[in-house]
Amino acid sequence: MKVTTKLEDIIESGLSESSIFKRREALQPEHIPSRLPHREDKIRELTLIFRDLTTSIDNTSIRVVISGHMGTGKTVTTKSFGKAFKDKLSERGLRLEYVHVNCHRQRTLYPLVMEIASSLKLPIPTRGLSVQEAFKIIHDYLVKRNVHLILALDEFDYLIKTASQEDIYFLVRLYDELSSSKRHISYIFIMRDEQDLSILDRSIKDHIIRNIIRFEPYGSGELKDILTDRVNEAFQPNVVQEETISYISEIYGRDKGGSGNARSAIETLEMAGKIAEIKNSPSVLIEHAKEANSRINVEAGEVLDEIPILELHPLIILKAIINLHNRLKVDSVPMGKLEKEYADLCAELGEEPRGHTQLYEHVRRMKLMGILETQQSGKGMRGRTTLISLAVPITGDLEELINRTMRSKIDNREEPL
Ligand SMILES: Nc1ncnc2c1ncn2[C@@H]1O[C@H](COP(=O)(O)OP(=O)(O)OP(=O)(O)O)[C@@H](O)[C@H]1O
Repeated sequence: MKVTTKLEDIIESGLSESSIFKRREALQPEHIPSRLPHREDKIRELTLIFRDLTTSIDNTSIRVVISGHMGTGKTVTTKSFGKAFKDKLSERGLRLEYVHVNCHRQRTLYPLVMEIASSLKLPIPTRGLSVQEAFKIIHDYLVKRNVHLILALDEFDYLIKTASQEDIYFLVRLYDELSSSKRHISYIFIMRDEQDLSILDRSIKDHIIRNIIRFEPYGSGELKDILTDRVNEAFQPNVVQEETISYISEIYGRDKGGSGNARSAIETLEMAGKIAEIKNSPSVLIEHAKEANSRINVEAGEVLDEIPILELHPLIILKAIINLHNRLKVDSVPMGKLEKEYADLCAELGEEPRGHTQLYEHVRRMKLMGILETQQSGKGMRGRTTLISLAVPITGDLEELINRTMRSKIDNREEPL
């Protein structure tokens, strides 16, 4: 048997059609699959909420909030609904446009309004108009053509935190501002955490939260169905072993202590396929999924490595963030709340709390170490504040490691920092 393979042969086989992937694009985040296992009920819920459009398309304005953790299918479900609902209304002779904009990309109202106009293929001058005037042009266009617009504002949390209250107010109270008798625009607000709406004034909030649809993290059985569909779309037949799919589903399944994030599960599947391809394996095996998982979680692993070297007070700060996260179900916590929780924890542990400046310094250092992330709250929030979050997902392992390290530091009574 030949021990070495000629370089040309290796390159030739790498250039030939993949024996692992059939349509790798079907694993990309922007791909819209033809089925959405375990989100059919959400599509039904959206249809019922928007049903009134079939009877009064020119005088209805519906508002829905969709909330849920990362990778729970909020974007893909809303986009699929928008497209299919438009087609169904068109069969009934009704004109609907569905526009999906990401507020993370467009942090102020002006470029956002421009993006809406360009999605509608409506040319409007890019200079010299106020947001209100530009929006009025869009609205008049819709009225004139008797078209209803469903506007999906994805990552709406970012807009709340960065745009002014006045802009948000204008957007959601549009009909009062335009003094129009016709209503041609409905909204879907997509966000990770509906608690962020509490930043807004009551009058705006009440306008938004009439309908809330919550997307729960996926369980391992649900992820298995989602991954099986993707395997059929993206991989060559019989290449991905069933155990591999089960393995990935169990890493991420909420019932198994995972995040319930379908995006991470699909990414792991794709990475496992790439590893199998590099290793020239005819199938995607559990060992490939294991390697994929450790490559993807390398960041989380690095943070876990840093915890044991932290001093006691930074650890108490981390514990305070986790407590607030668990109690308030929020990803990032304001500095003021963190200080209070930290002081309470210190009292419980019989530790003297460090002062404000030192607390900031610990946060700053942990940010440099890649353990924490900080951002400024939006202009709308009364008095700007720093919002702090962990840079990696809060898992049972991380919590336990922090608790354990904290206890051992207390037992060994380190010198105060
Ligand atoms: N029920 C499902 N069936 C098929 N694919 C799904 C399903 N749910 C999520 N996905 C896929 O998982 C990935 C993440 O989904 P999506 O982007 O919709 O999540 P999200 O909730 O909007 O996340 P984020 O808050 O991070 O934006 C996408 O590739 C999407 O196609």
